[in-house]
Amino acid sequence: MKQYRILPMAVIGIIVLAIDQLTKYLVATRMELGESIPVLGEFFKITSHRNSGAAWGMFEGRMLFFYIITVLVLILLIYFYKTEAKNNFLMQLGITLLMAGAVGNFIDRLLFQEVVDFADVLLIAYDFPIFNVADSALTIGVIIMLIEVFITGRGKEEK
Ligand SMILES: CCC[C@@H]1OC(=O)[C@@H](C)C[C@H](C)CCCCC(=O)CCC[C@@H](CC)/C=C\C=C(/COC)CC[C@@H](O)[C@@H](O)C[C@H](O)CNC1=O
Repeated sequence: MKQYRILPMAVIGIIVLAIDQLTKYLVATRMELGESIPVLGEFFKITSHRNSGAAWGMFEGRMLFFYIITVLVLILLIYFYKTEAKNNFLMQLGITLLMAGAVGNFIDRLLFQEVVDFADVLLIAYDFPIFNVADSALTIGVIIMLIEVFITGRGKEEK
């Protein structure tokens, strides 16, 4: 248990997934497509948006490709968790966030063949693509894994 912290990580993953699905559900049922609600003036708005592709709309509509990639990513993450994340909290957290994010967008793709996006952030000048909680979990998971490998652990086990 201590070595793999399965229960705490499962709780974190399920909470992230629940928040992702709840926010998408509320945006999809309570807002018109394209409708925008300013939260922090121009800097952060909730804009109801759909994306049938990956980041920046890449591979638009390629659902079979997304199903295959997502299943492969999930299998890889489970394998990596078992082999590399033993006694490594940061890596366990990173993998958990990546899995929660991947599953969150996978559910949308299976049910609707597109992903609900709503976080509309005006990053400096460039208008960043609209994203969702699952994307945030994926991106934070990627960042944590990079920190773990290149800064703290180099993949080593905790002392
Ligand atoms: C975040 C991964 C994208 C996510 O991948 C997923 O689902 C995974 C599980 C399955 C993909 C088929 C595999 C990744 C493809 C590679 C890729 O995409 C390069 C990623 C760069 C990324 C660093 C990690 C930067 C940032 C992105 C964005 C900002 O995120 C905060 C923009 C998000 C908006 O374009 C939004 O419309 C996207 C929409 O929600 C669907 N989301 C996906 O496809």
